[in-house]
Amino acid sequence: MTKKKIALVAHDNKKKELIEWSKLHRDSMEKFEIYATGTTGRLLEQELQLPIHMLHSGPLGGDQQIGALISEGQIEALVFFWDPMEPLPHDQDIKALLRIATVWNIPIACNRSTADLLFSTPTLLYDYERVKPDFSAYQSRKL
Ligand SMILES: O=C(CO)COP(=O)(O)O
Repeated sequence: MTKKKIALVAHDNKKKELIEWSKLHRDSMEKFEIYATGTTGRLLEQELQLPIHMLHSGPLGGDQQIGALISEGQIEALVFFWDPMEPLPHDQDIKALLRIATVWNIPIACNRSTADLLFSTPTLLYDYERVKPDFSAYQSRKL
């Protein structure tokens, strides 16, 4: 069975929290193919001892790479512990990632309690079939 793909991302002030959370959910983690932005991915690989597809670091385009994978239908869920207390140089990319994940209707967990809910049932792993968004009205708009 091919593994579903998930993306994990955390800003610097949130990395410790993501690592702690992912260690608690390591059993679930290993059932997925994991994608992560550069620094998050390196830390996760060290701590979980699981293979991680590492993309660029966020400020160098990693958020956009994940956004592209989401728009290609490749990513099943996004766990993104973003930092609500500090502006970052790539704020536009962060917003774009959250936007594209919303557009494509994938589950997005931006804090620990939502991430816990997302991983507390086997639904995401086995029988979860998300509704594919209907873009027909957008695609047929008159210009
Ligand atoms: O900045 C990020 C997401 O916006 C995360 O990037 P890193 O995982 O490389 O720190």
